[in-house]
Amino acid sequence: PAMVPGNAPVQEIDPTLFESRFLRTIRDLGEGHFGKVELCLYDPHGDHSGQMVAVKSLKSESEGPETSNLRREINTMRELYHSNIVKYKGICTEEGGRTIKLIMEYLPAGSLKDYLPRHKAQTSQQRLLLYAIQICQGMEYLGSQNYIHRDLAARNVLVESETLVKIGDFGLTKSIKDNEEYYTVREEQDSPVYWYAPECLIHRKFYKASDVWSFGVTLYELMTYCDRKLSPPEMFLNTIGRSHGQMTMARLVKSLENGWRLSCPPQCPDMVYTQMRRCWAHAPEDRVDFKGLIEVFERLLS
Ligand SMILES: C=Cc1cc(F)c(CN2CC[C@](CC#N)(n3cc(C(N)=O)c(NC(=O)OC)n3)[C@H](F)C2)cc1O
Repeated sequence: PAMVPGNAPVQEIDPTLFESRFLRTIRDLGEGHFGKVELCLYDPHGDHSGQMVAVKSLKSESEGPETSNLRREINTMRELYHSNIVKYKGICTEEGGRTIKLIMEYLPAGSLKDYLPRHKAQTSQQRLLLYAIQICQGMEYLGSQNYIHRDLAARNVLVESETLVKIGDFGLTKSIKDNEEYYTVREEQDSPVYWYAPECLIHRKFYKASDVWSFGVTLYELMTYCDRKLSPPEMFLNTIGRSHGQMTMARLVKSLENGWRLSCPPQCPDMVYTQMRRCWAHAPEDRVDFKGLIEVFERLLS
């Protein structure tokens, strides 16, 4: 520890450790099955000079399998440093470490799903391509660290400013060992099936190329300005019908295997729709990769 006059050692503080007593909940930002994300004010001096943070915590206070999921997510986020990935700030533990909370930077503009419908008039197609490039850059970095995201969608991409977006949630992210090429889904979580590639639906195997498929669906959402009436679930259900209950997944797989894909969004340039289709090749190995997508989008923007 640093030495000060009088040689009394000074206890160094760890800025990534947040004390529960100074964390004030403002409001909910989102709900997951196992937990929630809240907007909090961290105000150690008690004079509102603190900072706003986003805090992910589990619903059940009890230590359970979900705790290990949150601990995995914390260990993932603390290792990621990229301008297109939301910043990890630290953790808050309570009851001697039995429960833990993930503290992240707060982006008040929210996700693309919140932002695009409200800012359609001032967001050009060039701007949408800039967002697409940034999402690909974040995903290329994530893949280079041997992580598979498994939940890439417009709802999980946050807006920092008109010219900067960041991947904001890593709740389903898994790391794959260097020798592995896919992750097998164990629990049948109620997965975001409409963003899932066929191999995920049929074999429950997740490749990095499965994230490329989900990016294609996210690009579709971008080009529709996240219009609810054109959302992927809406479009799939229009096609396969609505009243299938648990058969929906089987009908979805059938349609995809028959070559059905989301159609070109209104006013979407063919060159951009062509890239979506390159993300939706049936076989993972036939799909474009994030590097290839960045090159095409940069050429389209130049
Ligand atoms: C326990 C599991 C779990 C719980 C959940 F609620 C969710 C869903 N949640 C994800 C985080 C979320 C969307 C993103 N990205 N978001 C983050 C920020 C921020 N960092 O500022 C923010 N800002 C905002 O909305 O400003 C107006 N939204 C939004 F909370 C939804 C996923 C989960 O796995």
